[in-house]
Amino acid sequence: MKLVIGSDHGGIRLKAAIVRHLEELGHEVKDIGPFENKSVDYPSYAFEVCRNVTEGHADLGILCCGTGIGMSMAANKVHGIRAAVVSDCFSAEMTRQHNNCNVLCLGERVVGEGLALKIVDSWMNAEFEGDRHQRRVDLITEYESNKR
Ligand SMILES: O=C(CO)[C@H](O)[C@H](O)[C@H](O)COP(=O)(O)O
Repeated sequence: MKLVIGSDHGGIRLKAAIVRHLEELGHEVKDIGPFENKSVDYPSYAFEVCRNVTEGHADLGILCCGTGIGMSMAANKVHGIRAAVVSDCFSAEMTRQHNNCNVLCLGERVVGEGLALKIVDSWMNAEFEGDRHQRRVDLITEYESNKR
C-alpha cells in the first residue's frame, strides 16, 4: 500500500517509528517531514498529507502530533478527508469499517509506541463495509460538497 505521513515536533519520534514499521511490512511510505526536532505548526503538515491523499498520490495518510487532535481538526477541513484521532485498536478498526477513514491521527504524548503500531496495523488491516455505512459517509460528502 502507498502511505503518506507527516507530523509536528510533538509527533516526530512516533512518525519515525511508524515509518520504520510500515517499511518493514513492505509498504511504500512518503514522509513529508519534519525531519528535525524544532517547533513547527501542525496545520501545514496536515494539509500537505491530506493533499497527497485527495490527489491520489497515496492510498491513506497518517498524522502525528502531541495529542492527534490538532492534526485531526486541520485534516477534516480538507475536502474528501475523513480523519480520525484514535487511541485504541477497536476504534481504529471501526473508523475504517464504518467511516472509511482515510487519515489516521495519533498523539505521541497520549499513546506509547507499541500501542500506536498496533493501532496502525488494526486500522490498515480493516476494510470499509459499505452498505448502510456508505449511505452515512455519502451524507457527509454531500454536506461537504454543498458548502463549497
Ligand atoms: O495540536 C496539538 C494539540 O491538539 C498537538 O498536540 C501539538 O503537537 C501541540 O499543541 C504542540 O504543543 P507545543 O507546546 O508547541 O509543543
